[in-house]
Amino acid sequence: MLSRKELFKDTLKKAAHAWKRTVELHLTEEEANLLRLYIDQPGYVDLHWVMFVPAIKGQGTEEQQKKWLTMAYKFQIIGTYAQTELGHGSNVQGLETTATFDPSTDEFIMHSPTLTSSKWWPGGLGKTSTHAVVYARLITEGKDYGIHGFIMQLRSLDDHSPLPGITIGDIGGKFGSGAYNSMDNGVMRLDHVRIPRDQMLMRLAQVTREGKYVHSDVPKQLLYGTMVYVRQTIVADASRALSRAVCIAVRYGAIRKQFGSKAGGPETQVLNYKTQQSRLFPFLASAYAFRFVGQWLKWLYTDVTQKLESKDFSTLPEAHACTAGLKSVTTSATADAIEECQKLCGGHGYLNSSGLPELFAVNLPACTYEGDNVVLLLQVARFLMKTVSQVASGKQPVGTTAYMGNIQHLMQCKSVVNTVEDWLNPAAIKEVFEARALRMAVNCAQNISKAPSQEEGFEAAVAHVQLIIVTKFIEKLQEDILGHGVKEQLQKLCGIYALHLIHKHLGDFLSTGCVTARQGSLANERLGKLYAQVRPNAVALVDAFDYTDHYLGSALGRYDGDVYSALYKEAWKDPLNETVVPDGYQEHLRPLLKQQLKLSRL
Ligand SMILES: CC/C=C\C/C=C\C/C=C\C/C=C\C/C=C\CCCC(=O)SCCNC(=O)CCNC(=O)[C@H](O)C(C)(C)COP(=O)(O)OP(=O)(O)OC[C@H]1O[C@@H](n2cnc3c(N)ncnc32)[C@H](O)[C@@H]1OP(=O)(O)O
Ligand SMILES: Cc1cc2nc3c(=O)[nH]c(=O)nc-3n(C[C@H](O)[C@H](O)[C@H](O)COP(=O)(O)OP(=O)(O)OC[C@H]3O[C@@H](n4cnc5c(N)ncnc54)[C@H](O)[C@@H]3O)c2cc1C
Repeated sequence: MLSRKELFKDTLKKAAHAWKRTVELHLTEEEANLLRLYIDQPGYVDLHWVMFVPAIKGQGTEEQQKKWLTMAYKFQIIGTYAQTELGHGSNVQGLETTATFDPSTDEFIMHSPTLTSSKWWPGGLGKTSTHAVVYARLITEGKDYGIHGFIMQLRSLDDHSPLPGITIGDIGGKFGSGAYNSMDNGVMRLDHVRIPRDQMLMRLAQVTREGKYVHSDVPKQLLYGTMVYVRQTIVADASRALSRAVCIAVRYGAIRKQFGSKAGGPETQVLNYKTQQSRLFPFLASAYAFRFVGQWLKWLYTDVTQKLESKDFSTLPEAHACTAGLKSVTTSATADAIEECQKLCGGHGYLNSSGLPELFAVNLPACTYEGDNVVLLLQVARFLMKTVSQVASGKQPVGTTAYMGNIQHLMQCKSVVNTVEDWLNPAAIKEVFEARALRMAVNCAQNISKAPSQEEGFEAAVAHVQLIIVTKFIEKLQEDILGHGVKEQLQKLCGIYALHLIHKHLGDFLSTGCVTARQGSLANERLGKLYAQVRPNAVALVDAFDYTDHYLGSALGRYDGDVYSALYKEAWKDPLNETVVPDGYQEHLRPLLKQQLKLSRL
């Protein structure tokens, strides 16, 4: 087991190799990110590519982009995104680091005024990054203009030592063995560090040579644009991580046999047990659902970014709500699913050689980084409340809230489901999800004046986001899908995804009158039939993810199914097995055993 320092050095070697190849091969950002995934290490390239570069692209002027991105693309500098502080993470407007303009020298003085203003968490800050985009309170002419981004050099490009006034280090070990422990999330304190005025990212606002603050004609929320970008990438990553865990658990479930042998015959595959299917197949369906909604979200983000280029800011609120909501719902579901997949694999799911503990450790933080999932869903709730009030005043909603325009029908409609088969009708499913989401949002809006409940808002936001995921799955199935029988399998998975949500959130659907108890039990009956129908193709549906054994990194999820030999072989690789008599026997065990043996002979 590598020590943290060895793990860090090993990852730094991999990352430096990846960066070198990125430059030599002139990889695009997309290709560099794929390389990142191949390395599959929470590593330095993430923050450089995923946040430092996008922050400069989104908040820097053309001139600043030209200057800094040229160096960043060539890895002449390595950047991170330094926003979170010891005392504030979710509340960005509460950040305390200051950037005070000094007109006498045309500089900003960057300072950490309190302990809680220490920058804390930025990936790569601790030991690797030479530069950072630092978020700080801009103060000029004695007035505090709130949070803005500044490019700062942190370390010498000659010997990597921290620059004067900068105290910098790693925040210490984190959850899990490999995972984030290979990443140097850092702490940084600034003691009146001076930077040139032109290192304030000036696309959204400027400070003139005289110190006058000038706000551009773009929404101040563009300051948050980098986070919107990363949130949409995280949805795709969640679907990837979930599909890896499901691939391992389904393949292992097909190999593992326990009980059920008749007259000495073979035992039963655990994947044939109904309890195993009802726990695992919703995750299989979710893996496909999150992949499809992730593809749509990438399109939405690209569309919004193009609109921003032509100063059309109309879809910015929708982009924020969708990226925040989908990041929250998919990462929470993925973390829960990976943990359940460990349990679905029994004891072997807890072995590092299963690949599942590492997968869990790397992806659990996604529920927190890039925005705490609860805080983000409350942002969606805020967006929904605004939309409900706009509908009430006659404004037609568009995009993912367009369904709210059908308020007359959706507030009183009854589900058309009368038979088990009716639950196969996508239109019936979509209407039930629209009615639930709308009624929960309206109930929340009506109660908000009486007693604002975060809980109600949170649940209405979940209902809205789940509607988006179900809708995008249904829309995907309206496209031409290649492969004999593939569309039919995906239709079953779409049914499983939607009906398992009805089962899980039946209280919502009943309390809002969207379904009756009988319709709810018909949904459960339909779900059980779908599990049985998917079982024969379950292994094919995970093979379709096309993961190599290397990428999957699991003795349980091997393509050839040779699980027991792989487990046995992996066990002997453990350093503890380098000697048959363990270190410590002579000092600790032998004296005890000898002493006790002697006593027993007295
Ligand atoms: C390393 C990993 C390796 C392998 C794992 C696999 C995959 C990983 C893949 C990719 C990821 C790579 C690396 C990730 C790893 C680590 C990186 C993590 C980096 C970070 O965590 S960076 C810091 C993230 N921090 C946050 O997200 C902070 C969250 N808080 C906020 O966003 C805000 O504080 C707020 C939105 C909660 C509140 O904002 P506010 O105080 O301004 O207040 P309001 O609520 O009043 O909003 C005002 C107004 O603005 C609108 N708004 C808010 N946000 C946005 C936005 N982003 N875009 C557009 N509009 C926004 C809001 O709706 C209000 O509008 P209204 O009209 O007035 O209602
Ligand atoms: C692995 C990892 C990598 C990271 N990398 C970076 C990075 O590179 N750069 C960077 O800047 N940051 C980074 N972060 C920090 C991350 O962005 C923050 O941790 C995140 O934004 C959450 O903020 P917080 O930690 O202050 O939590 P808090 O906001 O303090 O949340 C704590 C609890 O309070 C609840 N809560 C907070 N506000 C509310 C509210 N209004 N209503 C209801 N409940 C509320 C939350 O739901 C949560 O349960 C990283 C974090 C991790 C774990």
